Formats: sequence, structure tokens, C-alpha cells
Amino acid sequence: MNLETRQLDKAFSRQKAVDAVTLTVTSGTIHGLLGSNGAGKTTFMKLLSGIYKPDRGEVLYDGSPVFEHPDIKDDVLFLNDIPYFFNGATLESMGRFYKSMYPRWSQKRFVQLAEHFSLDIKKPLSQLSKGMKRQASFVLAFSARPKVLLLDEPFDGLDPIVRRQVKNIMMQDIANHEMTVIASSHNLREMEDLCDSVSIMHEGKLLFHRDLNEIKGSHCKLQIAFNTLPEERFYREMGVVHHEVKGRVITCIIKGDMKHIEEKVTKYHPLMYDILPLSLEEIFAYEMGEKGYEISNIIVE
Ligand SMILES: Nc1ncnc2c1ncn2[C@@H]1O[C@H](COP(=O)(O)OP(=O)(O)OP(=O)(O)O)[C@@H](O)[C@H]1O
Repeated sequence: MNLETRQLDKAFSRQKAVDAVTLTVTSGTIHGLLGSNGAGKTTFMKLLSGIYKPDRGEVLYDGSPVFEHPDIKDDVLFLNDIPYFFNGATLESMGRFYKSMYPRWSQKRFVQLAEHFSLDIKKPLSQLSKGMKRQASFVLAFSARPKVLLLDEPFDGLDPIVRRQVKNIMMQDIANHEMTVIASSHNLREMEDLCDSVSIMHEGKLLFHRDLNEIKGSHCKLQIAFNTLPEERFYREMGVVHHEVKGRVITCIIKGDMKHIEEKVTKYHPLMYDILPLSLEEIFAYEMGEKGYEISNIIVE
């Protein structure tokens, strides 16, 4: 299912938690929503799931507004960062509830996944550890087979092995059923490995939205030394978008692939040079810096 928001606004009292957010996420892809505490991620997810009504703007699933088509909610599942279960519930009784809510519920999958994660479906969920509760909520979500899965900081509290297992199941559902996923996180590196596209939220606004396949390999870092520092023409001809000089060594960020840069750089007869790929974090730091934001203030890791 394709997801689109147009100019979404949501304020609490006077403070805008979500401010004019426009975003498109294509069916069968994973989108990472990054941002610091209080950036507006949870509020945005609640707007997407129809829990909150926007003050302005629209949430569209395959072109239909969520509020005019309440049946869309059968297809959209929101997994809160704090798993919510009814008082005294077991995984079995929560399963019955989910089954009544989600028409594509698979009992077979529910039993298989509970077994896979070694969860006793008859045990009160209140007696499980934090990570086990999180696993239980994933078992419910994956058994419900939603078309759109909204995950608020989904991997917090899961150990690395379970984290990998959960991601693998999610990737299978995306590949086999074209499930669309939006996952919020503080962790850019985790999202980098998982997502097709990412955006950064800050003070309610969506600052930055990028397709990861497009930006990976789009920039390089060139470290280069000369006897005498080059003239302005060098930066222009090399396509340098940012540079820093320390003594005779210049560190440049260049748009373009490594091979192309190497061909050009040798013409300047440098003393030495090294071309390195840029990590996603470095690309973001540069692009955000261009907009006047310090990335370390926005994303923790
Ligand atoms: N129910 C509410 N009533 C009043 N203010 C709220 C409410 N929910 C959120 N806010 C405010 O809206 C802003 C955005 O909060 P939100 O929970 O969406 O951020 P977040 O990006 O999910 O943060 P975190 O990473 O800490 O979970 C914050 O300033 C918060 O105080």
C-alpha cells in the first residue's frame, strides 16, 4: 500500500508537534523516520495510524484519506514503543483480540512465531520481561499481516539475535506481501542497513528525505596534499561541495563516484591523495550542515 501525507499539522496547546509534513512512502519499502527526543515522530505515527486527527493536511493510503475510509485501519497496524496489552492478558487472549481486528490474521503463523520466540502463549504478559513483551507484540503484528506496519522505536530492548530475527521476518513480509513499513529511530546506522529511504524530523518538521540507493555512492571524501595550495579553479573543476584545509592537506567532499574523481585528480599532480567512500552519516552531516543544522544535535548515534 502506498502512503502519502500532505502538509500534515498537529499541535498540542500552542506547540506544533508535527509541522507541515509531506511524505510519500512507496508500497513494499521500508522508510526510516529519524529524529531526536521530542522531534514529533510518535505524533506523526499516530496521525498515520488514524489515532490522531490532523489539524490540517491529509493522510492518504493508495490515494484514499484515512479518515474518510475507516476500513483502511484494518490494513494499518501501529506498534507503540511501549507494548500495550489488556489487564491480565496472555499472548493467546491478545491473539484472539487481534484476530477479531485484522481480517488477514494467520493463526498458523501466530502459533509458529510464538514457538519460534519460545513464548508461552498461556502465560500472563505482565510476567514477561521488557524484551519478551516486545517480542510478543511483534508476534501479534506479524500474525495480523497488515499492509502497512508503523513501528515506533521497534528494536529498543531486543537483544542482537532477536533483533536480527525480527528484521528477517519483516523483510520476508515486505518481499512476499508488499508490506510497507515506517520505523522511527534515533539510530541512523541501524536504519541505514534496513531502510530503502529515510527522513529526518526536527522540531515537528521533516528536514530531509532521501532514497538510500540514490545517495549511497553519490559522494566521496578526497584527502589530497599539494606543495602549494590550489586555486579556486581546482575546487570548481573537481566539483567540491565542501572542503577543509589543514596545513598542506585538503579534505574535500565531492559529488560523484570514486573512479571519476580519480581520473580528474591525477591531472593536478598532487603530492599524495586518497579517495574514500562517504558513510551515510557523513553525507547527512554535510547535507544537513548546508541547511544550517548540526547533525549531532539532531541524531544521537
Ligand atoms: N499528548 C500530548 N500532549 C501534549 N504534548 C504532547 C503530546 N504528545 C506529544 N506532545 C509533545 O509533542 C512533541 C513531539 O512529541 P513526540 O512524542 O511526537 O516526539 P518523538 O519524536 O516521538 O520523541 P521520542 O523520540 O522522545 O519518543 C513534544 O514536544 C511533546 O512534548
